[in-house]
Amino acid sequence: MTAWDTVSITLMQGPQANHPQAVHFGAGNIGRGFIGALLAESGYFVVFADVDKILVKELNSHESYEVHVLEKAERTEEIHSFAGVSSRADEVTHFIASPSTRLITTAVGPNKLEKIAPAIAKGLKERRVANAGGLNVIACENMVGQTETLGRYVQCHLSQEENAWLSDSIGFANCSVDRIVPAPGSSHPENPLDVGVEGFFEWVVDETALRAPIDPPVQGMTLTGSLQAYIERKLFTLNCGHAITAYLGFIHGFDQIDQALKNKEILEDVRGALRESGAALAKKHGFEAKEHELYIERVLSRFANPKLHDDVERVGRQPLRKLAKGDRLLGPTIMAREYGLSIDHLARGIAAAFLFDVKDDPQSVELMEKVDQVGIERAVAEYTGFGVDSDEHRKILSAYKELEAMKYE
Ligand SMILES: NC(=O)c1ccc[n+]([C@@H]2O[C@H](COP(=O)([O-])OP(=O)(O)OC[C@H]3O[C@@H](n4cnc5c(N)ncnc54)[C@H](O)[C@@H]3O)[C@@H](O)[C@H]2O)c1
Ligand SMILES: O=P(O)(O)OC[C@@H](O)[C@@H](O)[C@H](O)[C@H](O)CO
Repeated sequence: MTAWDTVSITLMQGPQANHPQAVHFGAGNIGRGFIGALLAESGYFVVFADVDKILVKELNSHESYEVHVLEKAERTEEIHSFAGVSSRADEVTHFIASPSTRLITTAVGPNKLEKIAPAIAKGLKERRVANAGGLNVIACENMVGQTETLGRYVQCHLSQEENAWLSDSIGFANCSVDRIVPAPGSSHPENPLDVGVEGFFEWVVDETALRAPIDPPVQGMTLTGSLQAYIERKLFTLNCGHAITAYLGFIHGFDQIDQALKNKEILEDVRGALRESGAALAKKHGFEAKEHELYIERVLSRFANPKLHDDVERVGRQPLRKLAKGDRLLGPTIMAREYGLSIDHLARGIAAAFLFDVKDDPQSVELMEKVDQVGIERAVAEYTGFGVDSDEHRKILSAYKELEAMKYE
């Protein structure tokens, strides 16, 4: 018998038959510290599916883990009712096919959605044959349209007939997911599953895409018919400001986000970028100016939480993903340009991303190599799509030169 067999037997003895169950892909920071925790607290048995074998073993050898809420008045929540399973092995498809499973959620990273699609498709095929009923899939990744993207990957593995059933019975609902969950580091030696989180959380789901009731309801999940405004407000404010803090913080030699934000120049750049992005968001979604200003200040105070110890390298990770067209940097910049608004601080944030030189981040290595090979002018044009003669390109380049000089001072 292999270690994986042991895991599957433990799982078979886990939840009672018909106990509501959720299969969650990705038992990392947000998986354990937010989505899995909320599901378990709402009465679901949570099957965490992960590629990390050691993590899966830990999930099956602990009956509970702690979520430490890192605010002035700290508190701890104890999470029960979960197990771990390999996301690759056939056993995850068995759980997807089970009539007890009512939700599939993910928090694996946007670039891993394609990888988990075959297992989800196989599980859904089995579910259809078993006549186990409909369910909803909600991908909790920082990306606009993440669940629809996953849905398209899943469709590629199904026949025409299976896809017809899929569109009637399986909801692929986009969402906005917000809670800062730093990497745990070495602060929880007694149980490696323990995780530290900020108090704030928001999980907003597109109810128009659901194909089955969310039953039991998930405490803290908001259903909306106008998700686009929520997701763009979150990605183009919180994640935009977070990324710019990380990239400018890196240049100034800070390791952690709260430390970086204590630097007045960085704070003013980040606040400036968020006001530029906010002006564009207000034009597009009609946000009220004073209310949005409060949202920005709330976001900045969340970054400044000294108890989070959130690493600049985590927040800046995968800079090429963050430099993609619809993402947190170019998304608000292009939107601001469409309305003829200023982008000086956003351009500085984009420029700073081109100086994020982290050896164990493959996307950072690729970016640095590109700049070395073709020069910064062409690299900026290629990644941003702004032509070398454009005003946007000029602004990014001039900020880059200034920041580069600062980095090597
Ligand atoms: N941490 C946060 O503050 C936060 C907040 C909101 C949203 N998010 C989003 O949540 C997602 C996960 O972020 P995180 O911080 O939890 O990252 P993480 O690295 O802590 O967790 C990712 C987990 O996914 C697992 N994984 C990777 N590939 C997999 C695969 N093919 N199948 C199954 N599991 C796989 C990893 O082993 C890991 O356990 C990202 O899209 C991120 O943008 C994070
Ligand atoms: O997870 P990423 O890499 O998309 O972005 C890094 C952080 O900005 C992000 O994880 C935030 O902490 C999170 O989005 C807060 O809700």
